[in-house]
Amino acid sequence: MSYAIQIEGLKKSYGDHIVLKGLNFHVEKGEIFALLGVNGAGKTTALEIIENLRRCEEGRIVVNGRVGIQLQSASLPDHIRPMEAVRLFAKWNRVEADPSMLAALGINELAKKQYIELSTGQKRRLHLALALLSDPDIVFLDEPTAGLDVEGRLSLHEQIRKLKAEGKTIVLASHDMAEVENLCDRIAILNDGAIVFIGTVEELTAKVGRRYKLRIETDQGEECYEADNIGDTMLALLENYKQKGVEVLDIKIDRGTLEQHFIDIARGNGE
Ligand SMILES: Nc1ncnc2c1ncn2[C@@H]1O[C@H](COP(=O)(O)OP(=O)(O)OP(=O)(O)O)[C@@H](O)[C@H]1O
Repeated sequence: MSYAIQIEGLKKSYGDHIVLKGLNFHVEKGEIFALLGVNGAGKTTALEIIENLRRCEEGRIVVNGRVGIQLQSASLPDHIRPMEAVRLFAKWNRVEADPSMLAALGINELAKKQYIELSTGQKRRLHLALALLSDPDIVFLDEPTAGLDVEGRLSLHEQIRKLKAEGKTIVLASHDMAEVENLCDRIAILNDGAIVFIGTVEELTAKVGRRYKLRIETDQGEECYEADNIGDTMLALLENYKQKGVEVLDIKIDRGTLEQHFIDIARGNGE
């Protein structure tokens, strides 16, 4: 099997609080896989157990390949310079830093700055560079674009896509639904310690429906509708308005986002 990661029966509690109730899933080699869930769902706990940074009570975890882990913010000393951090981590990992990777992430441009002077985006780029030093097969990213502006986010997405194109497997935890929709091959949604959905964005959409929201302004006022089949619903509504002699002035269609579908499933309303 071409699995990068295989998880069976993963259980974790903090005292009486059961956080993971027995997770089963796999990550295929070369895919971008996301763990989603509301705050406190257990995404970081699950990632850290797979990364071998945290213990679990029960479970079988198989990781096939070299692992690179992106640090959380503020994990480096305030006054270290980016290239010093790179040299330190390279020495630690007994590798040579790949100049093209450092150039792609713009690390050389940060040479004069100290860690404390870096912006959030610059810190994340540095953290990603450190994670990639050992040329890992599997890269773990926990909320990789949290706090970034649009430009920073797009640039990091591009880097993540490049990693996939190089054949690396990416596992990330994210709150950003647009990010997941644009970037990920498959997603797993955690809710109450269990996986409530696993599959592609298209499969998630098919499972919960698109639930279009329609806002129709007429000469009589404004009315809102919800529909799964937008074409049929629109035709029926327009026909109805026509028969009643009501003039339609404006129609707005909200196509719904993955976030809405996710929230439906995470709250148990998706079945
Ligand atoms: N070291 C710890 N000791 C006790 N409880 C913890 C510890 N770490 C996490 N928790 C609890 O475990 C639950 C899951 O936390 P975790 O950080 O894994 O969730 P998450 O899905 O990553 O959340 P977020 O999206 O907010 O980062 C939360 O209720 C949290 O309070």
